[in-house]
Amino acid sequence: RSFYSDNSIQKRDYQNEIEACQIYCYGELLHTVQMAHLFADSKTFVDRKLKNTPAETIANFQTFMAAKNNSPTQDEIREFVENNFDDLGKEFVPWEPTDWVEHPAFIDNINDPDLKQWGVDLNAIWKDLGRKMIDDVHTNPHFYSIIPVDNPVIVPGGRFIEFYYWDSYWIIRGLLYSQMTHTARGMLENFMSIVRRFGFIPNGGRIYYAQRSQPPLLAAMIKSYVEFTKDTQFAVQSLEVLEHEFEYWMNNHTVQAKGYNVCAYGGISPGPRPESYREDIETSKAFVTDAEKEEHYAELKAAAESGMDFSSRWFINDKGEQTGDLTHLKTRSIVPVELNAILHWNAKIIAEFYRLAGNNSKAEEYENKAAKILEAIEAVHWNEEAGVWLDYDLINNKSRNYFVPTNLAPLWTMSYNLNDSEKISKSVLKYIEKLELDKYPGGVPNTLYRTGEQWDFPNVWPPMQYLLIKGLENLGTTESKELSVKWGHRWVKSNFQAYSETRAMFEKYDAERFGGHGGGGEYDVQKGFGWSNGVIIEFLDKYGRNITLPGNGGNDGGKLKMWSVIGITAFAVIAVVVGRLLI
Ligand SMILES: OC[C@H]1O[C@H](O[C@H]2O[C@H](CO)[C@@H](O)[C@H](O)[C@H]2O)[C@H](O)[C@@H](O)[C@@H]1O
Repeated sequence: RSFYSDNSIQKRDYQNEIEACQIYCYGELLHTVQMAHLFADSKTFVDRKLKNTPAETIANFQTFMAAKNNSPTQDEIREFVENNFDDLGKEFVPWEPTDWVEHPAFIDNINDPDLKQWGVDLNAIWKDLGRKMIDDVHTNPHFYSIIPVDNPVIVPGGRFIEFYYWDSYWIIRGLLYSQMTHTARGMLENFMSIVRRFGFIPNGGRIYYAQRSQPPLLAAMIKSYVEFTKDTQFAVQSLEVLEHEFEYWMNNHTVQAKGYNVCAYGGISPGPRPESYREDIETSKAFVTDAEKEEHYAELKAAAESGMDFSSRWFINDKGEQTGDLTHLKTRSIVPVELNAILHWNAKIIAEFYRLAGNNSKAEEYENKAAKILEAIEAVHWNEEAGVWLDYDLINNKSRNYFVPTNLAPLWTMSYNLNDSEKISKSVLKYIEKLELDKYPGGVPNTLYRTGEQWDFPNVWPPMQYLLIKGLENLGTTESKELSVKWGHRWVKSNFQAYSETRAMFEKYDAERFGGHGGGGEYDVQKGFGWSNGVIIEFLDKYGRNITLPGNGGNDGGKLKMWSVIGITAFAVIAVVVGRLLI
């Protein structure tokens, strides 16, 4: 796989950004500092600014190592870092979005007073999550790991102080519902400039993320923006970049399954993830040869590219099953449903934008590409027996019949024959019933396996709840829409419960506890949180008129029913006992 696809877009020189890579992406200095375990979170080191140029820093490091006979102590390494690196966050200035409004229209769609106040609070959090880069980042990018972009961004929050690619889809939708179209447009323009520079969009806004991407949702972000603003000219202007990104995925991620061309996640850089360097070295100890270790790093990075880092979804053990641990990661050999569904969506959006541009032959070209991907999705992913789409295992040449919300991704992207809606609805609802996916008070879990990894049971992730809820709504049958609304209301209420107890929005939640937040994985659960807020703001706009919290006169569904059953049963038992005593 080559780093770039070879179509025509003119990439700007980004040598300065690459220069910083010798500090932040690979090499002895990175190895020595990260293996010294100076910080509780490995990401801390690679986010710190340099005090000198990369070349001077490397020279200082060589002198330092020679003076310490190549075996410095942890304290000495700490001193080296303090002498050569600045504190975290030096790349930003405080910034309040200029288009922020106190009372966006979605608030008027909320009836319940507590939910209304929550909507106001969530809208205010955008101000905490905004980041604007200082001018020095643009003049001296080689002093920073941050990727320079012209416009301010909204970040996820917590340890994530830079943009993340797929998070931005839900963030941008939240911004649009909050009437912050200017901020949303700025983020889109940043992404477009990044595609021009790098050829694709990195996982996140740091140079150490620049050799892998995340689920390609730029086209869907631009479509959302155009739907809100009616700015069809922007759609047309974005075509060159969208086409380029689409071709990048097709040229660099295509594999063959059942004789069809489909896409799979896969990074292309050697070595451990810089931001989790020590963690990756640790898991690689299960492997003997350097070649095996490299394969393991590539699997870890491919999983990070999927956005689901980490999950049993990507495990294939010797029996061809999903039980195991990180040493069983085989991400690159699993064809993921949502990636192909999203690429189908991309092709449809590009075709639609070409029609807007009046370029019918290009529109047809992309309609044909979309039709080809759809054909592959039906052949490779649809599984008649399971009644749903499934990931495909390229090692054992078989479908992977394990639950992941992405098994329903084609409903979200409308990647199925729309004439089959009734049939698909029956089949998918039967699948949901069989797996009892509706039984969890805190939302639908990401998998049904408890591994301690953050994208496994019992964690529930906002983007995945969105995918399910929106997908069932799109399917459009009475039953699918009913379940969609039920899950939508539950998600709002459960997030609100967590918020009212902690005053925080979390990056992930807990399927087993109504109002509980998630955990596990390699870092602590983060608060903020971009995609969580975006999803809830959209759902408050959609469902706000129909939800009343129990304390304000509404019922709380399951709980209320449970207490009525307990009450009636207790009353009947007492009546029988009293009756017997009287006799
Ligand atoms: O540092 C560990 C990993 O952190 C990121 O992944 C998680 O947070 C992202 C931001 O919210 C989210 O997009 C991703 O789905 C999460 O798993 C980062 O994206 C990874 O590359 C990184 O290794």
